[in-house]
Amino acid sequence: MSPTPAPFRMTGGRVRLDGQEVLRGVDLRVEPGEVLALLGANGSGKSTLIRALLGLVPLAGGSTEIYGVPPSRFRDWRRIGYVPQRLTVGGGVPATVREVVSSGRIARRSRLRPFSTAADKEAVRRALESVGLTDRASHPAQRLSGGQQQRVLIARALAGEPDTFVMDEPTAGVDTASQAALAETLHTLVAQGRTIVLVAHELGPLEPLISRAVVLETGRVAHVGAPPPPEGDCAKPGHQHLHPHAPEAAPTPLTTWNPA
Ligand SMILES: Nc1ncnc2c1ncn2[C@@H]1O[C@H](COP(=O)(O)OP(=O)(O)OP(=O)(O)O)[C@@H](O)[C@H]1O
Repeated sequence: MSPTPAPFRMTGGRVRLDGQEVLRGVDLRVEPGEVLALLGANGSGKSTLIRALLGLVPLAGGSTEIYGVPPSRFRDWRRIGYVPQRLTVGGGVPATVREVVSSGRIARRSRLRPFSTAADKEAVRRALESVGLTDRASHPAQRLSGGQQQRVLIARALAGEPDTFVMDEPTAGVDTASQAALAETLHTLVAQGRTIVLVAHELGPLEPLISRAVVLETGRVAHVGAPPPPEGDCAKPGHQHLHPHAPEAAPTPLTTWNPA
């Protein structure tokens, strides 16, 4: 039996944008079931890396695969749930929160089943509940605050029930209670064997979930290893963490991560 292909595997990935080398030979393999945090200062290339992993920006060198297939030939998009960094929710088109979240089910539709099913409606209901926006379902998404819009995007990805989540700063602008709720949701997803790749400046309540951290510096992988040590309440004596994936070994200790 062939081994399960990695959700993402990049080899020597290079990206040039506006003549500037933004990714400079990145090797990265994301293992099934892991929670990988991409860390690094502003402009170090984190968003570009996840966009390149998804095939949203072309490589100038190297190669990348999604579940063993180059992005241009990958068709099984229902397996991937992407939460972009920031978006005008609905892309300028008036849409309710429920409509935006329901769009997360589109990759699951087929020509034989182009309409919304009871399973679709249930997945949307659960996703809205997970992010605490059930009571806003009929509101225009564009009128929500930035943090609420971020939660709509998270719900859209949850609704698709993908195998792998790619989240670009899912907690940016999101209040503490909603960050804790997201951590709980992600914990459940991890327990179900889902894979999560996320970009973060502040891991906050997500920190205990992280199995591996990759730190970028000016477009290169500077460190791979254990997530940064907990701070604040997490560092207090007697604090208990849920660590579903305590790393067995840290190839390179994380000592110098210093987000700008
Ligand atoms: N579309 C673009 N055209 C030209 N340069 C770009 C483009 N997108 C990003 N860059 C440049 O690429 C570099 C990396 O940007 P990127 O957004 O990947 O960084 P990041 O690590 O995600 O930053 P942040 O933490 O601020 O979100 C930056 O120097 C940025 O100016």
